[in-house]
Amino acid sequence: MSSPFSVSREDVAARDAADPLAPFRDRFDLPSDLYMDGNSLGPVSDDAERTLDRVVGEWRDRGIEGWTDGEQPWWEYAEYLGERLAPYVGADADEVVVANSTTVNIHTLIGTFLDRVADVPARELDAPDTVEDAVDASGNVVVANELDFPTDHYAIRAQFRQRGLDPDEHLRLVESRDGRTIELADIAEAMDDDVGILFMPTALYRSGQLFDVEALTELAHDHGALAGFDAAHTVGAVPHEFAAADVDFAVWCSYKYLNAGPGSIAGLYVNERYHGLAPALPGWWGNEKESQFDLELAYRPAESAGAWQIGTVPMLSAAPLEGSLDLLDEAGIERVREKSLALTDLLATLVEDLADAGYEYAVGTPRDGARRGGHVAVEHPDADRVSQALRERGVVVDYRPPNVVRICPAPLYVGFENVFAVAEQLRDVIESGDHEAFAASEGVS
Ligand SMILES: Cc1ncc(COP(=O)(O)O)c(C=O)c1O
Ligand SMILES: Nc1c(O)cccc1C(=O)C[C@H](N)C(=O)O
Repeated sequence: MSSPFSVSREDVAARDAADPLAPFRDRFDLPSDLYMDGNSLGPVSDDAERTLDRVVGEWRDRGIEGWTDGEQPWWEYAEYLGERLAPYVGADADEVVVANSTTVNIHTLIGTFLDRVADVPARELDAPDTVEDAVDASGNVVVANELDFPTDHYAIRAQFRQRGLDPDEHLRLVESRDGRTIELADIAEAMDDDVGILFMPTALYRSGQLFDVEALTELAHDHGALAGFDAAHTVGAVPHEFAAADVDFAVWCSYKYLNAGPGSIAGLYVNERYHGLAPALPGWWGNEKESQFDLELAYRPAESAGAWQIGTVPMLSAAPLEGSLDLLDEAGIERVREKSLALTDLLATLVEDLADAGYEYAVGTPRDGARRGGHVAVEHPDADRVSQALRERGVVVDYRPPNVVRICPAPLYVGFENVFAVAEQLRDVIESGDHEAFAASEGVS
């Protein structure tokens, strides 16, 4: 069979040989040689295991003393990890903290800002704001988009309901023209004077379209609205400059490109001008550190992003992130992004070669690198069964309904030859008809 590909295996092998990030692959334990999960769950690294083991050891040897005497005292571990994450989102250390899950962080941040921008009865806050007139925006509408990951909408809708606002009226969804992407012009169209918050992903979970955070923030501000982002699909893969772009708030998870493990602690960013606002979901872990253990019934939120923490930092789901960040610091986010673009470009090219050769594959991700996150949506009419057949062959991918095989060549542990091998498998599954033996999938992937 002649090769349908415009690139040869020798070409890609040469690229691996010249790749400065190639050695990082050995720092990971990969469940499969072709671990291309896209990206729902990054794999474990030696570094993440090391810091997790260290904390478990501190728990064993020191017990409760770990709160103050841990190598990184657990007491301030969420702030410490916030400081470590700050360069990845382009923010000051006190604008970032790890806390909760992404969904919970959407609840508390959307709730906090809705209280200030929407026309709702003044809420009796458990603590007075210590910053006045910080929120220069108003409006009863949140603009999001119809291709969002659903949890974002569940949380926003619930926050509307809790304020007596009908979510069907107040959550405005920008529609997609092609089912894959969202156009800036259509977002601009939705930005009437009634919008208080524009809440967008930095990259769409299905197609991988990357948004221009700076342009969206400017758009929101020009319309008297705040700009918030769900950066779950980009932190650790794409560099961000949230403070320079004047983003108001953002959330993200650490189990995708940050490789901190299933359900690992999430991150949040709150622009420093809002430090001193009382959060919508208060808890004692968001109290200012100095008085937290006075255990007074009066709640005093920290004057930092730390205020949006709720309960005790979950040390065992935070500790792997420290090691992951050690590894990522070493690799360098600029090099990670550069290689990611090269890998996703190669994958898209090979998929287009297959399409040219008559296979029913299509690339559902923007080809312009500036509009592409870290994964590629490979579309196929039988994507569900093709994904299952790929997994059976050891190629770990995600299926995302209705027609996407989501493939993530993550630069820290995937090489150019790996991408070539995946493209060959995409071809071979169809050639063999292996996918036809599978039924429609059920459950998580
Ligand atoms: C954009 C986005 N936000 C949030 C989540 C999930 O949030 P949580 O970590 O709270 O389950 C996901 C996927 O897991 C996602 O893709
Ligand atoms: N986040 C996930 C999880 O905790 C378990 C299983 C799957 C997932 C996901 O990847 C959902 C997701 N955010 C997505 O991008 O499709």
